[in-house]
Amino acid sequence: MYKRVLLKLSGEALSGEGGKGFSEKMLTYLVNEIQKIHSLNIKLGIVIGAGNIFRGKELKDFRIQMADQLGMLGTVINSLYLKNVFEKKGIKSIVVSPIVNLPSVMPLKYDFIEQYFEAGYIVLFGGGTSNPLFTTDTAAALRAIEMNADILVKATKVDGIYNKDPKLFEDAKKYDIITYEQAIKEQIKVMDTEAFSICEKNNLSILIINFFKEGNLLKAIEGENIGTKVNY
Ligand SMILES: Nc1ncnc2c1ncn2[C@@H]1O[C@H](COP(=O)(O)OP(=O)(O)O)[C@@H](O)[C@H]1O
Ligand SMILES: O=c1ccn([C@@H]2O[C@H](COP(=O)(O)OP(=O)(O)O)[C@@H](O)[C@H]2O)c(=O)[nH]1
Repeated sequence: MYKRVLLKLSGEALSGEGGKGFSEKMLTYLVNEIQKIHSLNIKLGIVIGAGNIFRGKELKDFRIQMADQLGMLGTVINSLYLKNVFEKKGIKSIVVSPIVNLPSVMPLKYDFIEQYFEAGYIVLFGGGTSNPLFTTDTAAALRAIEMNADILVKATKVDGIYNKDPKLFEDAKKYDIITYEQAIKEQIKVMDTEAFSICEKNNLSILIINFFKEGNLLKAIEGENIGTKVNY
């Protein structure tokens, strides 16, 4: 079983696949899935995207660096939203972000993060990498290394990595395991090359799993190979 986990969730985990905003049904589902792993006493960090609010590249009339700042703020909104949802269910969490100064947002300080974990908090890392032109996949890779995670779990809307996009090609074939070298060479689009590269350099594996299948997150943390594992 993995003991220190960085979980990357798409903003769509809050809205439902392809949706915008926040869905009560999805939030209930999400909290139930998190509760299952939180009860295992693992150290859990979460990076959440903002696809349910803004993705920079969706704002066509904006300069990309402006649009991306809205996206990054969206990840802080989602982190705070999630903190509130967790709180109502008795799950302790703390929002950490280098990009905003708000009463409920802590600055990113490595020493404090360890203390939050020791005190049983889930750490919600908001604000992405704090730079435009990146995505939350890359932020997840950075935070995973920084928190010394033993796995990065990307919980998304496909059940792993295929030889081509399974949403576009019916005959796509799934990999159970793939190396970073192969994923980068084949230009696999399920995750940014930057994220793959950071994890490869720092000897951290990634698990790609389908978030929308009940029980998957728990199975992944328990070490079951239900998606695709990207190995260094
Ligand atoms: N080779 C591939 N294997 C799996 N998924 C792929 C592949 N190429 C493209 N995709 C697409 O990547 C998408 C997941 O990535 P992304 O949209 O960045 O997810 P998220 O919003 O969860 O970060 C899926 O919708 C899938 O259609
Ligand atoms: O380091 C980062 C992380 C995110 N973003 C912006 O925030 C948006 C939301 O993140 P992402 O697209 O990764 O969200 P997801 O698809 O996972 O919901 C991105 O599209 C970017 O516009 C950014 O500029 N820098």
